Parts: sequence; structure tokens; C-alpha cells
Amino acid sequence: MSQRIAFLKGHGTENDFVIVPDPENVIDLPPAAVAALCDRRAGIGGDGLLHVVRSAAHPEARAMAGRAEWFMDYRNADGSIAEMCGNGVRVFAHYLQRAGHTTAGDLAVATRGGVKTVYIAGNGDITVGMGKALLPEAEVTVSVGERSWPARNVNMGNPHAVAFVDDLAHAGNLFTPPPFSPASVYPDGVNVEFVVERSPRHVAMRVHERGSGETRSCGTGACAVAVATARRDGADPALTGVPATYTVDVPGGTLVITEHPDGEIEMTGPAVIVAEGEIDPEWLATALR
Ligand SMILES: N[C@@H](CCC[C@H](N)C(=O)O)C(=O)O
Repeated sequence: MSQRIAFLKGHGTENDFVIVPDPENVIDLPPAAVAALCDRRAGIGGDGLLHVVRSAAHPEARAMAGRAEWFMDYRNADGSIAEMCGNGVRVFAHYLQRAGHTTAGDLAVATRGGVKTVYIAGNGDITVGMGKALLPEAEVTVSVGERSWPARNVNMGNPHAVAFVDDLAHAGNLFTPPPFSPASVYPDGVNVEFVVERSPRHVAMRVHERGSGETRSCGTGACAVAVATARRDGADPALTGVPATYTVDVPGGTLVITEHPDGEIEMTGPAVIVAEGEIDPEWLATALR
């Protein structure tokens, strides 16, 4: 890989990403290159990478090209692929606006989890239509050290296990993925959220993300937490006809999540671009050796 590669760095509630614009999908980004770029000491550093590609130019997104011009080819920090990234899609939209590919207002973005509608407000906040949550019945247990908790299985396009705890410190240092059982519920791994209540309809969470470790925010995770908390509270908008809005504090900020009576979930939060530059092709070649 010897071509010069432009990059940007951005974050959404401090869930941070290396952004690689590549409209025609000509940049080879094997998992090792993604892991090298996301390395916080030897690379640029990030919880994940947003590869910005025209849907028509990507085999996984071509079928969505008629509905969404741009495809968010999201990768975790270890180079693995995930279906969706809620914070990432806001940062992705912010990048497209900044690059002149779109204006404020509604924008459709293709993801592996389907086409998402993003609304770019003028005030810096971005709202994403995250789709519906699936709540497959499963008895899941998550543990950290001597403690263990029942967890709610929530799928937001990607898998989540939501555990209500007495104290977020009980999640420990989260240097390694919290063990869960039975393993068969999440054959491809899982994102694990630990949640405490702050006040009615206001919770706080920590997360260990599949493929990235503990991050300071997870958008799909915050949606999973909002839905799991609503059900725990006995609130189901599909039954009451009343939308349920939850404020979810994450270590890197706050996200606001609304579940509507038709099951559609909206998430609102910020998106920030921090820097832009160029990747040294010699460094990347060395990193890949
Ligand atoms: N940080 C993201 C989720 C990224 C994907 C996740 N690690 C997975 O593997 O499913 C978000 O904001 O949703």
C-alpha cells in the first residue's frame, strides 16, 4: 500500500473514530491496517474506523445505492466488522456535511444494519433513526469477578447484553470482555452495558464493546439500554401509544433516546471532527509487515 491516504479524526460523545474518505473504494483496508490505525500509541488512535465509500462502489452496499448514496463501512478497533455504530453514523454524517457531500437536514446512510435516516440539526446535534430493537428471549448472565447479573438481550442490528447493577464501579476495569453465559446466545460476541438509574427516565452506563474494549460511549448500546430500561419500568410504547424518552449518560457525554409507538428508535447526540491529515504510507507499510 503506497498511495497517500487522507484521514480525519472525530468523535461522538468521546466514542472516537479514524475517518478514511474513499468514495470509489480503492483503498485496501485489511483488518491489520485498521488495527494499526486505531492503535492509540503506535497509530492515530480510535475505538473504530469509518471508511466512507459511495454505496455503488461497495459490494456490501450496492443494493442500497438507490436509497443511500454513502455507505458507512464501519470497523472495530481490532479490525473486525460490525453491523452498526450509532455514534459513528452521526460522525459520518457530520463528515459528509463538512466535506460538502450533503447539507443540513435529512440524509440517508447505508450501513450493514440497513439504511439509516440521519437528521443534521443546525445546532451541532444529529438525530439518527436507529430502527427497531429486537428483544430475543434469552436467559443471559454477565459476570465480573465474583459478581454476576442477569442481562437483557437486545439487538440493535448488533448484539447487546444489558445488565442493571448497583454501582458502575462493579463493572471493574473492563480490560477484558466480561464473561457471559450461555455462550450460544452470542456466537459472534457481544457488547456489554452496565447500567445504573440516576432518576426516572435517566440512567448512566458503562460499556465493553466487542472488538474495541471499554469505550466512553456506544450509541447502539445506549439505545439497547433505553429499551431494556423502559421494559424494566413497564413502559412499552407499542402498548401504550406513548413515546418513551430516556436520557443516557455515558462517560463521554449524554445521549437522548426516544422509542416511538411503532417501535422506531431515535437517538440524538453530538458529532465532532477534531483533526485531519495524511497517513504516512511508509509507516503503514511498516505497520503491516
Ligand atoms: N460504538 C458503536 C458500536 C460499534 C460496534 C460494536 N463494537 C460491535 O461490534 O457491535 C456505537 O456507537 O454504536
